[in-house]
Amino acid sequence: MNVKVEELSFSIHEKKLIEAISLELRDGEFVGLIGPNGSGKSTLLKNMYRVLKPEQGEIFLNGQDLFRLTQKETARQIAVVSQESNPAFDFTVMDIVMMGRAPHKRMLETDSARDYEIASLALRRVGMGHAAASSFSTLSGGEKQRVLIARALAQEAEFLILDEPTNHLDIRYQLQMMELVKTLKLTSFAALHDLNIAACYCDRIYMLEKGRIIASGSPDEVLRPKLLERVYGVKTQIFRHPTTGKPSIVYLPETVASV
Ligand SMILES: Nc1ncnc2c1ncn2[C@@H]1O[C@H](COP(=O)(O)OP(=O)(O)OP(=O)(O)O)[C@@H](O)[C@H]1O
Repeated sequence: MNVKVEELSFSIHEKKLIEAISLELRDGEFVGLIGPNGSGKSTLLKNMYRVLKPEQGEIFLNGQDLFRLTQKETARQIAVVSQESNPAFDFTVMDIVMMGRAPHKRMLETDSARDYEIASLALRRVGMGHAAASSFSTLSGGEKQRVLIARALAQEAEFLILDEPTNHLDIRYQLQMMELVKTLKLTSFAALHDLNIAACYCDRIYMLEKGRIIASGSPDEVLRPKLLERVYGVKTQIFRHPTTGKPSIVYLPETVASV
């Protein structure tokens, strides 16, 4: 799916949290959204998946105006995986994944054998097929995130939004999560804090500062020491990693940087 955002702005109490954001995600691309705490990443994503209503701007999914779709139609096109969430009730893993089928159903329509088939397949795709009957709340953080990806797959949306999906995950699960999303070949837009992970997995990156996009392009183009110092206030050295061929960022402690 091709996604186009044009001049999107959102304010709360007269404070502009994002301002005139324009960006484009091409079919099947994995695009990263980076920026310091409070720069507006979640706000931008929430405007894109319609939890917040922009005061200005347009969004097109394959040329179709997002704001003309019903919420249910939107949920058939956009799936969201945010930071680890804990539902209040003790759902099974299968219950959680079946929630992804809701946008495809009419009111009071019961779950069909096909819904279960789609949900089971989604669980197997994320390597959690064995856990269908387990209680979601007993899973590890990484397993939960996999199940939430399976829910997104069961939703059969072509556009996946990830809001800091690897927070709280250890490095193995962070990498697994990124690998998994890459293999799905959906159009994906992910807010990420770890710049080395962004460098490794993203086809392109948008960088936010104070609610505005201040850089965009390939990881090579965006991840530059001068820009990182200006935006994050941290000195870095950036090398091309001999094995991955990607930029590899080393953060310099104050004591070293000032020498
Ligand atoms: N409901 C709200 N009311 C007032 N201010 C808000 C609200 N939601 C967000 N903000 C402010 O908007 C700014 C952007 O927040 P946002 O959560 O989008 O940033 P972020 O880049 O996702 O940050 P982080 O990396 O810390 O998750 C912050 O200054 C935040 O305090």
